Amino acid sequence: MPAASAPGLAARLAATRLLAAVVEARTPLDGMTDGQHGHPQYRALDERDRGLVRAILVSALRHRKTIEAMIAERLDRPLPANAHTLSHILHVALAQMLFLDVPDSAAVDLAVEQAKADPRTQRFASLVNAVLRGIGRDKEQALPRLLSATRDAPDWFVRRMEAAYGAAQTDAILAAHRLEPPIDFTVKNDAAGWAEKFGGIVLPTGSVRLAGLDRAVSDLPGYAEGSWWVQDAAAALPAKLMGDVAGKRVADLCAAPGGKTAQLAVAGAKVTAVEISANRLKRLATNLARLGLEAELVSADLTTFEPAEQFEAVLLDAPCSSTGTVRRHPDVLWTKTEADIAKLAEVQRALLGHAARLVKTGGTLVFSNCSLDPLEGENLVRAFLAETPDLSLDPIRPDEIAGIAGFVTPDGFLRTTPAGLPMETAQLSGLDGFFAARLRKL
Ligand SMILES: C[S@@+](CC[C@H](N)C(=O)[O-])C[C@H]1O[C@@H](n2cnc3c(N)ncnc32)[C@H](O)[C@@H]1O
Repeated sequence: MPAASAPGLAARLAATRLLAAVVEARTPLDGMTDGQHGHPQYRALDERDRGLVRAILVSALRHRKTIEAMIAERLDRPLPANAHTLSHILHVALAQMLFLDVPDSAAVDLAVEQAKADPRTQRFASLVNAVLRGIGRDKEQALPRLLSATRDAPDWFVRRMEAAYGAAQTDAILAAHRLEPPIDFTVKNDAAGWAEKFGGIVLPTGSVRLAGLDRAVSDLPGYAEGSWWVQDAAAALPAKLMGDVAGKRVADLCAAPGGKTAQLAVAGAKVTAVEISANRLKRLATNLARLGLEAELVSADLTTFEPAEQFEAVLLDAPCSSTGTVRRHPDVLWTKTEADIAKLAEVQRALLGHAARLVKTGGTLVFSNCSLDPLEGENLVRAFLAETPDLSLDPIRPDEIAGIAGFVTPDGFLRTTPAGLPMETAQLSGLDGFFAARLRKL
């Protein structure tokens, strides 16, 4: 590993190391870029360089296929199959040259220095220089051409999206994945007032939206007072499908970090929040404390959770492939595989069975997740209902979600994709991909 002597080199080395961890070892980015528990090479950087590393990685992953195509055009023959580090160095440099406000000369010089200092890439240093300088010369015309010719996602994902949504909708989803997503807030009350204070808008679904943030969320007004919490507009929909929960005993299963627990508590429910991860439950407790909200917190695996009494309403927001959150987490498509989708669908099917046992007769069960894949959504619930005679589908109506008919499938499922919710500008548009179904216990 080369010593990080030149200014800016440590950040590029960390970015290259983390990119390798994502695409080779399928390690999620969030954990590695955690300020306290993240990757040591990341934690060794100052705040400015950490921000640069995150920006490089987000751009590199969001446009991975475009960058690959850009490199391929410049080479007479492909890079050696085992030249992983060389490939990562090029991707890190091109993320800066094509998508960030970094001068080409700085990105190229640091990439060459990196290549020279690493025994695995030393002999390719002049290739790095030639490829990057060549791209720098004609990127103005090459980038738009390659962006429109390339689908920035692994082939398996494109294939599954086309099967589920058709080619045009898949293109719209992939286009949305390339954009920096807005930031959404769920507010306890006075959405219009908070939108005005933040310089944002109120979405038809009630969330407050900001196109971007120039400071930490914790520096915004209302944070310390617990007036709002960050929650994607789509993630705020499932709790709204629980009906009038005021005064009711409600279970929020798989609850951390607690966005939905908070919504249910604000709506007046007596919430029991169940979460398997002790650390994540701690985070949920901290979040609720800031918001001045209360819930019974249960540290348990849902599959062994045996409450003394059943609940009038149950929300199961199950762990899933998270393919609906690619705008915010572009690593998802490179850390998950097609086999993971099937595995996670099985886990969710089992959790749904356990959740169903916790619902009183006549009670409501809402199942949701942030996957775009029907295997984890529509198909799973249809199969579950076919083999569970004491539950029936309670179709969701557009009037429950701001009259947005496009969010409801013909079967009465909630289905959002990042291509939905067009607003006045692209920056203010879109939402996470979410699925929800509402079932009734007979
Ligand atoms: C998609 S996240 C939930 C997000 C949360 N509902 C919210 O709105 O903030 C899924 C959560 O399920 C938890 N989980 C996974 N398997 C579980 C199980 N068997 N029992 C309880 N919780 C589980 C995970 O630790 C994770 O926190």
